[in-house]
Amino acid sequence: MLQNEKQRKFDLITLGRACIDLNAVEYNRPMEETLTFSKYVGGSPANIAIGAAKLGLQVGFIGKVPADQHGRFIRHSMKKSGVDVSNMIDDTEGRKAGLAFTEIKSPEECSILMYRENVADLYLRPEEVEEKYIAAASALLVSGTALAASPSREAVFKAISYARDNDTKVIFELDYRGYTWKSPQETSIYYSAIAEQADVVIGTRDEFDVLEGKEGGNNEATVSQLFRYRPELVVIKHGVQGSYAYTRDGKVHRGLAYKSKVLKTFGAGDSYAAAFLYALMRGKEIAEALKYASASAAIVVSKHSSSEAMPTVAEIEQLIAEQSQ
Ligand SMILES: Nc1ncnc2c1ncn2[C@@H]1O[C@H](COP(=O)(O)OP(=O)(O)OP(=O)(O)O)[C@@H](O)[C@H]1O
Ligand SMILES: O=C(O)C[C@@H](O)[C@H](O)C(=O)CO
Repeated sequence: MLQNEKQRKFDLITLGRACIDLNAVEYNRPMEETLTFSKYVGGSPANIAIGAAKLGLQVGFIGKVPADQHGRFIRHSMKKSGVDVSNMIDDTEGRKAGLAFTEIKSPEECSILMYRENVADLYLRPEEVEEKYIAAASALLVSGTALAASPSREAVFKAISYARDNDTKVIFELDYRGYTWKSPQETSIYYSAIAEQADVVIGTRDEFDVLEGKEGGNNEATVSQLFRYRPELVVIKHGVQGSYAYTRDGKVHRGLAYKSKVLKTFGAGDSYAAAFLYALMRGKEIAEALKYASASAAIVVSKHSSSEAMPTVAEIEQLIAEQSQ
C-alpha cells in the first residue's frame, strides 16, 4: 500500500523536529555522575528520515532548525546520511535546537532530560511548507510532537491538506512527548483530528491511550474506532512484548521482538518505523515488514545512538535469518 507506484522523486518525506541528542558516554550510571556525552542528530522524525535513507529509500525532510552551530550540524549530518534537506528552513529569529540528554542507568532504566524552551522546530509556519515538495513524495510522515504548539501545528494541517490534494499517503507517528504539551486533553483533540485523516497510524499502546484520552485502552477498540475514518493500517507497539499491525479488512499481524544485547531502550520506535516503512515501500507483506521493523529496533537498542546506529538492510536481514534458525 505504500509503494512508490507513481515513481515520485521521494519515497518518503518526514515532517517535524530535527534536534540534538547528547548520549551519556559513561553509561550504567545516573546522569549526575556522567561527565561526557556524545553528540548525534536526534528527534524522532529526523531519526526516521536518517534510518529510511540508510535503508536506501529516497527521503526528504521538512522542519525548522536554528541558524547556528547546532542547526548547521543537524543540516550537514542529515545531508551526509542521504536525506534531502532542501526544505529544511533556517530560523533566523534566535530560536534554539532542542537538546535531549539521555541517561542510561541500566539497559532497562533509561530516561531523557529534554531542553525544549523556544525551540526552532515548533516555529515552522504553514506558508513555509511547499506543496510542490509534498507532491513529489509518495508518502508524508508527520510526527505528533509537531502538533504540540502553533505555528508548527498549523504547518502540519497544511502539509496534510497538500498531501490529500496530491495523492501523497499520510503516515501519522504519534511520537508523544508529554512535556511539549499543555495538557493531555489538548493532545487527545489534535491526535484524533490527525489520526482520522491519516492512511497509516503508528504508536505505542500508551500513545494510543493519550489519543483516546483514557488509560488501559485495548487494541481492538482502538482500531475499530479508527477504521470508521480514513486509516487503512494501524500499528500498535508494546515494547519488548512486540507489536501488532491491524488492517481495515480485519486482519491482524503480530511482530515479535528479536533478542538483543540491550544497551539502552530509546531509538527503538524510530528504527522500527524506518524499517517498517522501507519494507512496505519495497512491496513486502505486512508480516514481513513487521520482522524488518522489529529486527531494526533490536539492532538500535544494542547501540549507543538512535540516528547513527540505524542499520543497513543486510544487517536487518542477517538478524532475521540468525534468529529464525
Ligand atoms: N528491549 C528490547 N529488545 C528487543 N527489541 C525491542 C526492545 N524494546 C523494544 N523493542 C522493539 O522495538 C519496538 C518498538 O518499541 P517500543 O514499543 O518501546 O516503541 P517506542 O516507545 O516508540 O520506542 P522508543 O523507546 O524509541 O520511544 C518493539 O515493538 C520491539 O520490536
Ligand atoms: O525524539 C527525541 O526528541 C529524542 C530522540 O532523538 C532520541 O533519540 C529518542 O528518544 C529516540 O526515540
